[in-house]
Amino acid sequence: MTRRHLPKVAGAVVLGLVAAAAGLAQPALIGRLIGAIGTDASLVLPIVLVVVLFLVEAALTSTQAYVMGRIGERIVYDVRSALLGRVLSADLRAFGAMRQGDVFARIVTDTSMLKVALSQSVAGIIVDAAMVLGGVVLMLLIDPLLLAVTAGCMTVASLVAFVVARRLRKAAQESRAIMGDFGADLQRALSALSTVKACRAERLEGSRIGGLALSARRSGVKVSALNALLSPSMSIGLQASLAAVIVTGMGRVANGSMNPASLTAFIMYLFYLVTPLVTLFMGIGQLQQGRAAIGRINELAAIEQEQDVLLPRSPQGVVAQSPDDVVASRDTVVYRHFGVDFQRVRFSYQPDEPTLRGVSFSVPARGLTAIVGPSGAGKTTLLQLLMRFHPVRGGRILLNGENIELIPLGVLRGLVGYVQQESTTLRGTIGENLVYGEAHVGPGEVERALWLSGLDELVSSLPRGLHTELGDAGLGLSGGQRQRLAIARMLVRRPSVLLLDEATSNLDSESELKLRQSIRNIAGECTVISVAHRLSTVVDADQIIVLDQGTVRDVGTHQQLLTTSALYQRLTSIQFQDNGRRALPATGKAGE
Ligand SMILES: Nc1ncnc2c1ncn2[C@@H]1O[C@H](COP(=O)(O)OP(=O)(O)OP(=O)(O)O)[C@@H](O)[C@H]1O
Repeated sequence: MTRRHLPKVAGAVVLGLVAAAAGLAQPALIGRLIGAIGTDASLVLPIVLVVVLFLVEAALTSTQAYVMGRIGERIVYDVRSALLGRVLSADLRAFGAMRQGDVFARIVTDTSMLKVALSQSVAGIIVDAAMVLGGVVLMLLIDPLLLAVTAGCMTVASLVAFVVARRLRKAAQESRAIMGDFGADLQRALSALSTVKACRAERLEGSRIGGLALSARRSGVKVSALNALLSPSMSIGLQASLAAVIVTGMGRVANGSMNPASLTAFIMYLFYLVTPLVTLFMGIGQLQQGRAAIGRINELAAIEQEQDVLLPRSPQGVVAQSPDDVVASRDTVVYRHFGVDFQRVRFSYQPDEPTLRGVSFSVPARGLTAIVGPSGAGKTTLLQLLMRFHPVRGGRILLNGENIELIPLGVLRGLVGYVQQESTTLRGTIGENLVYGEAHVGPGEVERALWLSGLDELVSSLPRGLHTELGDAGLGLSGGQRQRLAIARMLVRRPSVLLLDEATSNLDSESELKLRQSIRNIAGECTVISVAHRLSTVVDADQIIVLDQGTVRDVGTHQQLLTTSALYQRLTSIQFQDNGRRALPATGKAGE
């Protein structure tokens, strides 16, 4: 990414080099000025030249710093945009394996370190190194012996600085990793703050995250200490050089082998080298810290990506060519009647633990299909495979006769709406939540979705209506209202197939009844597949799939299954007991 900005970086380096040259010319000129004092030569021109060189150096140095700052911000922006893109299109399983707080730290703080490393140190190191080199050459021309004395002292100091720089890089790596841990644990606790409070775990979290904050402080102090050692190790070398140069130089002036003007110029160069040498090593320190951040950024950038079309496409039978087709021909795509077929679908999260063992069933276009079964049977997994959150390990899933692995992801997810078990609402207004991700939604569409999901009364009773602000995780709405909002959000998109995962679990009996009626209405227009624990919500389904340990045990209507499926009978009788005297309706349509 830096390579893209190489011409500008090169320009900034050239500015820095010209500034360095202007700086390096000053001691030589001052040396001449001293030589000219007491002679007849005019001092005006050398003085004006020194002043001009000084001003040129100052102007170019600050211009270079500004240009590099700009480039640094640009590179950080590019890196952040790229990382964001990689994370947003990451494979869900690979993303799930990462700690979210750590991902956050990498995108926010590690990229900031990158800027310091790139903008302040890379160009700085080149310019400082050029200045040091130029200074050394000029010192060599003045007096090789004094240079040898200087070099002796500086070599010792450089070796010390080199060792310190290596340690600094290691310490910086540790510090970045601890900051990642700190971010991850902080995010974990904050995202579950009510659970933390309910479990009275404030102290536990406080001491755990506080412990990490302490480690971050300690490692930060270590980095600062090593950073602080870098410059003095060079300064001490310079001081020692200065002392040695003055002693040797005075001796040489005394015995006439060197003139005072040359000694003055040499000493000025030595002084002049202090700043570039110190900043050179500071720059190396920053670069080392930046390298630690770059390592973490590269790790995140390498996160596995979701693959769009998994199989080579066949020319016939393609549902839609691109997401744009869906938008452009919305009216024809809307509620196209799509059936779904699971054909010997196999899937496992862990290599030797199959979650689905050859699941086959067909969902007719339109109508309500319910999936029931004991906890852990694989119901949610089935829905997630249809959304292609994970690729199937065997068999295939057809949407309208088309293998979903042939359908571009954007198109597939435009056609299939998914309301998750943990319905997520986002910070923002109710209206923003409803049209989230959908650019072309009319007010009529929103009203219809609100009505179908039974949210219309609530929204019209709110003083700010659709403009009511919600907090993070839908704070401000009840669990049931959040579920209905999640359903409405999917209805706004007019999916061809609607997947509901425990969508009514948080509703009271009255709301549930209302939503059941709504779901029946929706099922009259599109295909609805609903995973349900509460069997009362599926008794009126057109077909019920009974899933157990990753296989389909039975298929039928509620009435049929009551007589043919032992597992379904068991599930219903357990719920009957659970519900006390509230018996399951033996038959019935919602609202009966
Ligand atoms: N991300 C995951 N990584 C590893 N195993 C998983 C993952 N998600 C689910 N599982 C496992 O896969 C199996 C099926 O899970 P799934 O959520 O599909 O079941 P379910 O029938 O929907 O259960 P429930 O009714 O309790 O929601 C379970 O044994 C579960 O532990």
